[in-house]
Parts: sequence; structure tokens; C-alpha cells
Amino acid sequence: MTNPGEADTALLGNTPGVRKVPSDRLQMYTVPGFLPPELCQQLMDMIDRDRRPSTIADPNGDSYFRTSETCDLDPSDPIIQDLERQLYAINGIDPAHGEPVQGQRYEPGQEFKAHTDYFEPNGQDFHKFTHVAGQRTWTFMVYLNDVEAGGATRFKVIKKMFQPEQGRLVCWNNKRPDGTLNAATMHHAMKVRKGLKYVITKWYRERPWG
Ligand SMILES: O=C(O)CCC(=O)C(=O)O
Ligand SMILES: [Fe+2]
Repeated sequence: MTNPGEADTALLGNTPGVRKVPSDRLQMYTVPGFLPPELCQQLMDMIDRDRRPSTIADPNGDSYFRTSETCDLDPSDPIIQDLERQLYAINGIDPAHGEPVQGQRYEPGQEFKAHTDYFEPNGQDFHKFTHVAGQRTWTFMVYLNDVEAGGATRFKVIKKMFQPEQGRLVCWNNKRPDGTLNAATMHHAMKVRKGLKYVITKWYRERPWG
């Protein structure tokens, strides 16, 4: 039985156009053209209207670690509800286990240095971030635009790099099949060199969110 906070990989594997990223280190899939250009544009407009400086869970003294901007997308907006339905249709994760979907926006020179999406068990804020909903399980991320230069997402442990491409979904399990945290999910949103970069990020939890 799949835990309600984890993606149903049979469902995911049957998504039209899906590709399983070949790796024996982590479960990862990508779907080119997952979101249509019109929806991507609507999401970028929403991010532009409501953005704020991004934050990180355990500040590490490097104020240039995550220099992008973030937008908390309104869960009651019909566009976001439609997006949530599209995610549920391919991952089967009980929506109650999802964090509210976020948008990220990067200008030239902005990045999010190498990190994992799960919370570090030794981090100072571990309890604060996990005591209600538990650890993060899966990450679903969609590029909303093609970036003129730079802005790739680099998974250095598995030597895999994704170039932003409008509508492309990339998703992965932050844990190994045995439930332990998977450091091979380490990734770096590399500096945008030219133009803007927009993505949405959706994280799921072991237990229902709030
Ligand atoms: O923007 C990207 O390419 C990755 C974003 C990311 O890793 C995050 O927001 O956790
Ligand atoms: Fe990340």
C-alpha cells in the first residue's frame, strides 16, 4: 500500500509522455509539456503580482543561498484548484498531504544553491517545520517558461541537469523506498544569466498539512 503522502508510481508511470529518469539512486520522473502555455502564463502573472523574498528553513549564514522570490499561490483561486486537480490525477497523493503550492521567480544572478527539499533532522528548526505534517515526501516542480540563459536545475549526485522548458514537470521522491532520507536528491537551481525564470513547487508531507 502506498502511504497517502506518497506518489502512486504506477499512476505516475502511466502518465502520457512521462519519462522515468534512469537512476538507481532515486525515483524521479519528468513529463514534458505537462502544463499548457496558457496556464503557465496565468501562473507567471500571479507570481508577478504577489511575490516576496524567498526564505530557507535553516539559515546557514549565507545570505546569498536563496536569492529568488517566492509567491504563496491562493488555494481558493480556481486556476490553482485546476492545477491541484492535474497534479492529483498523475500522483494520486491525497491533497490533504500537500503544502500550498508556491511560485518561484528568479532574475539574472539569482539562484537557490545546492540543497535538499527534506528538512535536516539535525537542523535547528526541524521540530517547528515537521511536528504537525511530518517530513516532506515528494517534490513536484513545473517550469513555467523557457529561460534565455542559465537557470538549470542541477542534481549533482546523480549527474542530471534540467534546462527550464515551459510546462515541463520534474518530480522525485525525497526518500528511498525504505523510507530513509535520500541525499542523492541534492539539487541546485543555478543562476539565471539572462531573462527571468519562473517555476511552481509543490511539496507533499507524511501527514496531513495543518
Ligand atoms: O528553481 C528550481 O530549479 C528549483 C527550485 C527548488 O529547488 C526549490 O524551490 O526547492
Ligand atoms: Fe529544492
